[in-house]
Amino acid sequence: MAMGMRARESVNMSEDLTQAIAPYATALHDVSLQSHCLSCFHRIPAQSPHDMSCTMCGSVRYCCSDCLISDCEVHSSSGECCFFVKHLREASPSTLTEETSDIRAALRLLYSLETRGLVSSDSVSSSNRIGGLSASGIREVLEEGGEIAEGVLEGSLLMLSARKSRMKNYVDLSYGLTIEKVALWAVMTNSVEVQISEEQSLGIAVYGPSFSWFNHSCCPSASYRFVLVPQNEGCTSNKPESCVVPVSKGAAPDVWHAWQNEEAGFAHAQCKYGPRVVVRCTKPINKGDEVFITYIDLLQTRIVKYCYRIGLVKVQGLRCDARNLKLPHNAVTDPAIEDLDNNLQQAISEYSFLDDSKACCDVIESMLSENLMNDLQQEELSPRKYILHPLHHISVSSFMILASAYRCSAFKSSTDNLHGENCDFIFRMTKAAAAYSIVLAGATHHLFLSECSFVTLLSHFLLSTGQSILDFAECIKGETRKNMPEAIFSFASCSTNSAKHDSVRYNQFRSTCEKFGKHLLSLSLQCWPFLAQGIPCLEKIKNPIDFSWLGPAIFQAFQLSEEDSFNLSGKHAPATLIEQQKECILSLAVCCITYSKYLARSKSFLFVTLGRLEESSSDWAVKIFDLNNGAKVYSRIKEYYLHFAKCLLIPTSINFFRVMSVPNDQLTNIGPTYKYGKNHFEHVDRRSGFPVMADEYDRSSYRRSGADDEEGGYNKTNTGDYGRSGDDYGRDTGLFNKSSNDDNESGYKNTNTDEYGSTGSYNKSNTDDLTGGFNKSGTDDYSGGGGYNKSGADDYSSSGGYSKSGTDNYSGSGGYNKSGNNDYSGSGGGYNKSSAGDYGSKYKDSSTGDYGRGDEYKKSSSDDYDGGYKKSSSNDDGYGGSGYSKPSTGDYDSGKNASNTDGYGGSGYNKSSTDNAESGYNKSGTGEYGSGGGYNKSSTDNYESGYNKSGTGDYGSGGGYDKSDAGDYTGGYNKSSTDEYATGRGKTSSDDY
Ligand SMILES: C[S@@+](CC[C@H](N)C(=O)[O-])C[C@H]1O[C@@H](n2cnc3c(N)ncnc32)[C@H](O)[C@@H]1O
Repeated sequence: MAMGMRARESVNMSEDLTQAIAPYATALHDVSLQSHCLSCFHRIPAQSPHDMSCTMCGSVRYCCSDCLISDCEVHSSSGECCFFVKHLREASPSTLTEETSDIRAALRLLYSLETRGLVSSDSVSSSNRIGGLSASGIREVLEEGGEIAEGVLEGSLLMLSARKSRMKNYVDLSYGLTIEKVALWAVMTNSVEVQISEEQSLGIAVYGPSFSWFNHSCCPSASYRFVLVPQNEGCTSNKPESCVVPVSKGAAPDVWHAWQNEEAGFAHAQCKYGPRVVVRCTKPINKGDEVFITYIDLLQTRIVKYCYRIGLVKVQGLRCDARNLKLPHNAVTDPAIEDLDNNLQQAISEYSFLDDSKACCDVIESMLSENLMNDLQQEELSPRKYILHPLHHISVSSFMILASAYRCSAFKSSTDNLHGENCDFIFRMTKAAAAYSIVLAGATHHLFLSECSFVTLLSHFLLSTGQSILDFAECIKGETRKNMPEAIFSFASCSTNSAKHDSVRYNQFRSTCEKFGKHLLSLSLQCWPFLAQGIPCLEKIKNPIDFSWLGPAIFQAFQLSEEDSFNLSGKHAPATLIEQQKECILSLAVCCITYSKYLARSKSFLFVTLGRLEESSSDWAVKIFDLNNGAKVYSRIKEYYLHFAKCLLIPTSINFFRVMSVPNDQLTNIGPTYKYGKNHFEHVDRRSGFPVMADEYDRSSYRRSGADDEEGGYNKTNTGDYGRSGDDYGRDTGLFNKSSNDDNESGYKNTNTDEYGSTGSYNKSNTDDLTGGFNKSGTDDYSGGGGYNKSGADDYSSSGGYSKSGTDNYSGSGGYNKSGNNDYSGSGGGYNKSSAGDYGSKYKDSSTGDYGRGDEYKKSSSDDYDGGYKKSSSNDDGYGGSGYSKPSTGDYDSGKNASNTDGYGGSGYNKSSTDNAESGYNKSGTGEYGSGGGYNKSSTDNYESGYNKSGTGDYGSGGGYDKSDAGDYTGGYNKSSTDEYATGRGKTSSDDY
């Protein structure tokens, strides 16, 4: 029984089909574990004051306490935490290099399904399903053996070991197959890579049936995107209810149970912050039609690898409703093609590792010259001679690499000098880069006309083509750049907000794309012969936009005029570039960029899957240099732009360009560097469309610009310097600034040699320094690896945050501890209190026993905590009112109850009659809070971990807003013994903040 999804009603193109669906389980890739939050997948800012890590395994990080709290149970109970500890300790060095995200996601998936009662041995043995998710094919894969089977066996053993050490009463529910193998296989066949915007894939996620039941097609009718919560809560999906329903033939009751469970929103409740997925249709779909997504990158050369991953090849064979893209049969199936593919991969890896772009170009060009067919009809007569169709994915990949490599060579040389031979070399490199870019864009356009799922790639390649042609246009002008005026064109961007919710009319979209195609065609006809001249494999391409010259078997894209047909015949290929053609080249560049903009805009309606060309709020700018008369060229560009934009949906903003003179020494080459990475789309430069070099700053964030560049982010104006002036990081008002005299007005400041500012965060007193994170070295320091640590007698030595070891301390893992009577020294992040009972501007203590500054965390009079964490009467232990209250004689009323005098019975923050409560906020013996989890207190008045209490009369919960009778607030808002708040927003002198 196979599940799928079909449309409940007819839907137009570009409508959301589902709501934002929460995951069953997620796992960051190993490389992202230290840079991203395990719970919400957001990047953790450098030196974030809220950053926390798991103190047990030390392998995962969270961006804030909310994320930590919401995730810590599944991290620990699923066995993931043990997995890190055991795996790192016991694994052989070879297994340590293997990616572990599948295993971790499987541990979490099992835990999530078990806690919801969705793991049934019947389902596993009869239908190869777990929690409604397909695990079909696992038996066949294991029987057959090989790499995948080994991966499943090894991974499941690691899972088993981690789960057994976590669960005392481990029960294996399955018959024959261990449940771990099934879960791991379900992850391998149902998980998706989580890719947000232009970043690399951050990790994987497994969703419930409402997403996992979509089947694959190479001509999909829907696409999906991810949204992170909570920041993006506002832009998840505009869909009030799902437009799709499951299609199946005789699904078993437990499979429906899984579906209903998800419909009831349990995944949302369990995974509060994990990445959501939204499915959107990319073509009009009729009521009842099955809806398909694609599991693969449609241009990916090694599709088979991916098909293994999704189980398609092994299990059922690729069932695809794909329309034939009209590729000739022999081009797809000939075994010699595999050799060509291997040659190509070899050239790519040499380029990646040896950085030898010339050698890479030579290998690929000679392969293309030998194998590329230039007339399909003729080749059909002698099929062994030329086997490579120009639209075959090997050809398209070759064009992509060549465009990138030539552009890279030109860029490298242009940084040397621009005279004589070198100038000629740059000219040839730039010309080749432009020519390969055009044929790449043309081939992708051709594929796109047949299958609109190529829209993202097309938009991407058009933009890089436009940029390459502009580079070439610049080259054609020749000469050096001395005293050249510089122009910056700013192409107006559309409003991203409106793009989110509108839908695009299919016919209008198609006809606009065809119009653009015709513009591209007629422009390229005039300059293609010149561009391809001298490059043998390109000379075989008679027209780079319309491939109908290959013969009638090829999809006829355009109706050609007689004149165009004549041009296509190549009978009048001009050897030199005349003035008119130069104009044409410029116009072609603008047409590519404008078309790309249009598609990018439409794409945000249509496809948000990979989001490589996501619209940014800032306009896309082009700089160009012209020796003679910049303004003239710019007005031509403006004219072209308006011409292309006229019949389209692109805004024609009036202020979209400016011309200015820039001192010669401040001219920078804005051509991006790029390089073909190991993975096609790793580190893609969104302007060039090509992967960026390791040392390059992706322009989307770490931008590098000229003197007048104010694009925001982490700018770098000249050598060694990030920002506008000598010692300045970034723009004048943003974060991470450093002014010329070592002082940064806000954010991460350094007021004098040893000090990090006086008013902002993360300050450091002048006698000690902070070596990493929020550390302080020396006897009083915070030497540990993680944040906020302090070593030595009074210190906070453990790796986690805010810890303190020693007699009076809170040595355990958790945070917000207190070292001595009046000391709240640990938490660099602030909330400190001085000896005079004053908490500065925030969280202050207005009178001796009082907390607060009017509204938060306060304590209004003798023993009373007004809002929030209150204590209602003078001598009880409670906190009246709402929150953690205790109304009278030793009793904690609702929620945080005490069942009798001393007890914290029932649920929540309870105490049982025997002073002991097994779980939650326990108390195990006299004065002590148990051994279980949470907020315990040891027999000597000490709370080993977490929210502890050190002395009589105080309020141990470090996390809370406590007060001891000695004027001490043990948790969170601590105060050190020397009346000093050593770090953070604290106070360094004796009585104020
Ligand atoms: C994510 S699930 C899709 C839902 C699945 N059909 C089910 O019954 O639960 C992926 C599995 O569906 C099957 N599948 C999806 N698309 C397919 C296709 N085009 N041809 C054959 N099998 C496909 C494969 O067994 C694959 O491992």
